[in-house]
Amino acid sequence: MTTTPLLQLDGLTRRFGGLTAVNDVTLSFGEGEIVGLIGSNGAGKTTLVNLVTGHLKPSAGRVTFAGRDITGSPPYRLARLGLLRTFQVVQPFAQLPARDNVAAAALFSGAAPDMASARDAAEAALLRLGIAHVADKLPPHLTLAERKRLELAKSLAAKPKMLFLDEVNAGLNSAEIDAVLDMIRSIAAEGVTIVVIEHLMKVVRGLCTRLVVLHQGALLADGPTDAVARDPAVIDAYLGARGAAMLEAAR
Ligand SMILES: Nc1ncnc2c1ncn2[C@@H]1O[C@H](COP(=O)(O)OP(=O)(O)OP(=O)(O)O)[C@@H](O)[C@H]1O
Repeated sequence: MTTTPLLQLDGLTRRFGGLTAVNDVTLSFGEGEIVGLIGSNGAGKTTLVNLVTGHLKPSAGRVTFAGRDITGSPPYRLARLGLLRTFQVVQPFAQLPARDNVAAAALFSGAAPDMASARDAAEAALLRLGIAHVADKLPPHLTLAERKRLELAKSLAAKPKMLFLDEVNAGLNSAEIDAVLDMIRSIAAEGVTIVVIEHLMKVVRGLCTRLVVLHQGALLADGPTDAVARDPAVIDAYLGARGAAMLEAAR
C-alpha cells in the first residue's frame, strides 16, 4: 500500500534571468520524516525552500501539500496549513519581548484565535524549548543560542505539520547543537515532517535518516543517509574526500 506524501514537488523550476537556480526537481516527503537538504553554496537549497514556503513563485512545476495544490500560495496561507520555515538569519521583532514574538507567530498562523491563547501557546513553546526565563527579554538581549531557540519556539507555537529549518545550528557550540538536535527530534516524534538545510556533518549524520542533495539546481541524490554519503557522485560534486571523511567520522 502506498501512502500519500505530505509534500510533493513536481518538476519544480525557478529561473533568475539566464540562471536556473532550481531545475526540474521532483521529490516527495512523508509524515514525521527528518530529511537533510544539502549541497554546495549556490546549489539552490534556499531557493527550493522559498518556492515551497511561498517566498518565491516557481517558473514552472507544481507543489502539493496534504493533497492540495499550493503552487504560488503566499506564506501566511501556507502557515495556516501548517507549512512553516525558519530563516538562516533569525528575524525576531526587536522591540517585542520574546513571549510576544512567539505569540505573534501563533496568531499569524491561525494556531491561536486571540492574544490570550497566543500568549499561553507562547509560554508553553518557550518552556518546551528551555528558554522560559527569557520570556520578558527583548531579542537583541538574547544570546545566539537563545535566539535560535526562539525561532524554533515561534515555529512550534504555529502548530506545524511540516517545518523547514534553515541552518538553525550555525554558530552554536557542540553542546548547544546537541540540545537543539534533541528538540528537533522531539518535534518530529510528534509527527511533524522536518527538512533541515545544513552544512554541518554532525547535524546531518546525527539527525537525518534521509538526504536530498542538490547540485547546480538539480536533484543529484535522494536516499538513506548512509547510502547517499557513500555515493561517488555526491562525494565528487559536494562532499569531497574531506567531507566524506567528516561524515564518516560523525557516525
Ligand atoms: N533573488 C535572486 N536573484 C538572482 N539570483 C539568485 C537569487 N536568489 C538566488 N540566486 C542564485 O541562485 C543560485 C542558488 O542560490 P541559493 O541561495 O538557492 O543556493 P543555496 O544552495 O541556498 O546556497 P547557500 O548554501 O550559499 O545558502 C545561486 O547561483 C544564487 O546566486
